[in-house]
Amino acid sequence: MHLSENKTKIVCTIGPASSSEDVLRELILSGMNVARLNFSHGDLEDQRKVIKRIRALSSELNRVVTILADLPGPKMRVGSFSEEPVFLKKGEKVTLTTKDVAGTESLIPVNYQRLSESIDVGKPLYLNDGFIQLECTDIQGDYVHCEVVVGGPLSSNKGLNIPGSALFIDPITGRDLEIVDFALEEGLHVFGVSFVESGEDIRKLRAYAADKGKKIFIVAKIEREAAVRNINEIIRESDGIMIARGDLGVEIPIENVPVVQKDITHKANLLSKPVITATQMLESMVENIRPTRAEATDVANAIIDGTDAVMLSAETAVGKYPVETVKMMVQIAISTEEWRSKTKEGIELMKRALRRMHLGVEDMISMQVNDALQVLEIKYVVTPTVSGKTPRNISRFRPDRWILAFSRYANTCEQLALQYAVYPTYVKDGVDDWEALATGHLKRSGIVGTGDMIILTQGQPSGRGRPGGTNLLKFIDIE
Ligand SMILES: Nc1ncnc2c1ncn2[C@@H]1O[C@H](COP(=O)(O)OP(=O)(O)OP(=O)(O)O)[C@@H](O)[C@H]1O
Ligand SMILES: CC(=O)C(=O)O
Ligand SMILES: [K+]
Ligand SMILES: [Mg+2]
Repeated sequence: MHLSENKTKIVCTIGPASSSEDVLRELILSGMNVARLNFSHGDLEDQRKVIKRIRALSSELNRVVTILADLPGPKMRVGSFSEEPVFLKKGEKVTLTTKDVAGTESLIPVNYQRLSESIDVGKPLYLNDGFIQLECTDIQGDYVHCEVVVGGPLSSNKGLNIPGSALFIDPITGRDLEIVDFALEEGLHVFGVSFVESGEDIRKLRAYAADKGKKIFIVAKIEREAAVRNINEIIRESDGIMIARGDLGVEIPIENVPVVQKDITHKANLLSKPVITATQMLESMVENIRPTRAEATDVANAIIDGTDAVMLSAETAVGKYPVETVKMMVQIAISTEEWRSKTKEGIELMKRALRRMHLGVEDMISMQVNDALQVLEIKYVVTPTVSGKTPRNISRFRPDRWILAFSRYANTCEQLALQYAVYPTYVKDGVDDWEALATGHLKRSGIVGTGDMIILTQGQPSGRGRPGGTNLLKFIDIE
C-alpha cells in the first residue's frame, strides 16, 4: 500500500508536455491520482495511446490512476492560424467568421455556425479564457466585426465565450456521444460533462450509457451561469462536480467566482459528492519553476474550503514544468492538511450543517466515525464498499486519518481515487470475512502492528432479508 503524505487528490490534464511514458511515470510517482484527457484536443488515436500508457504504468507502479474523459461539449473555439500566435492589439479591428479560412490577426475562423445569431452589436466577446476581450461593432452575414478592447496573444483552438448568450446547442453534442462510445469501448467510466445547464443533461448522458449496458460516473462541470442557478439539482443528479473556473470566470462576473466556488464546494460536501477545483491553480508554473504567492494561497484555500481534488490544466498539458508543478501542489496540500488537522477546521462546521438536513443511518455512522477519530487513537478507518458511498460519507468531514476502502468493483476503486483521504484497494476474489481480509492485508503491508486500533464499517443485512447499507461500526485491536 502506498499512502501518500497528502490526502487531497491531484488531477493532471495530459497533453503534449506530459503524454510520454517518462513524464507520465514521474507524474504518477509524484502524486497524480487522476489523469484528465481533454477530448477537445488531440485525435482519438493519440488519446488511445495515452490511455494504454497510463494503464500500463498504473499496473507496473501498482498505483490507482483514474482516467477522467473530459467531453468537449458545445465549447466555441477559434480555428487554426497559419502562423501563431497572432497578436491582437487594443483598438484594432478584427473579424470573426464561420467560414473555413486560415486565421490571421485580422480574420479569425470560429467553429460555431450560429455565431451571428448569438451576438449583438455593442456586446463583449472573450477569447482564451477571457484574456482577450472584443466588442462587436457590426454583423454582416457570417462575418462578425469587432474592435479589440483588451489585446494579447492568441493561438489555435482557444475558447470563445459570449456570456449570457443563447447558444442553440445542446450541452451534450453529437461529437460528445461519439467520444463516449470510444471511451466506453476503451473501458473508461469517469466522464466530465462540459457546460452542463441542468440535471436533465446528466440524466441524458447516464441514460445513453445505460442503454449500452454501462454504469458511468459523471462529473458535472460548472462553467456557465445556468449551472450555478441549477446547482442543487445538478449536484443531486451527478456523481461529482468540477468547478471549471476557466470558462466560469468569463461566463459569470469574475468577482463572483470565489464565493460561487465556496458555495458549490460546501453543497457538494454535504451530499458526499467529490469536488474538483480546476483551472489556473498554479498557472504561472506553465512558464516558471515557482508559483506566485497568490496561486499557492488559492490551492490552500480550495483545500480548506473542502475540495476533494485540485486540478492542473495547461500546467501539466503544455507547461514547461509538469512534474515540478505536481510536486509543488503536493507540498501545499501537505502543509494545509497539517494545519487543518491541528485546528480541526471544518469538522464542527460539517456536523452542524448536516444536523440541519434529513439524515439517515449511514450519515450517523459517518458522524460517529469522525467523532471516534477525535477521541481515540485510531490508525485507519476500513470500509468495505460496493458503490463507494460509505467511504465518501466519512470523507466529507475531511478526517486526518486514511479511509481504506476495499471493493470487489474495480470501477468503484477508480472512482474513489477522486475522493479526499480515501485509499481504494481492489479485492479480486469473493470475501466472506472482511475483518480477516482487511486486518491481514494491513499487517502484511506493514502499516499496522500489535496494539493498533482500526475502525471497520460493516453492513449487516436488514431483518427483512434485504441487504442493509452500512449499519455497524467495529473497533478492532490488532493482535
Ligand atoms: N491533448 C492536448 N493537446 C494539445 N494541447 C492541449 C491538450 N490538452 C490541453 N491542451 C492545451 O492546454 C491548455 C489548457 O488545457 P485545458 O484542458 O484547460 O483546455 P481548454 O482548451 O482551456 O478547454 P476546457 O474548457 O475544455 O478545459 C489548452 O488551452 C490547450 O492549449
Ligand atoms: C476545466 C474547464 O473546462 C474550465 O476551467 O473551463
Ligand atoms: K473539455
Ligand atoms: Mg471549460
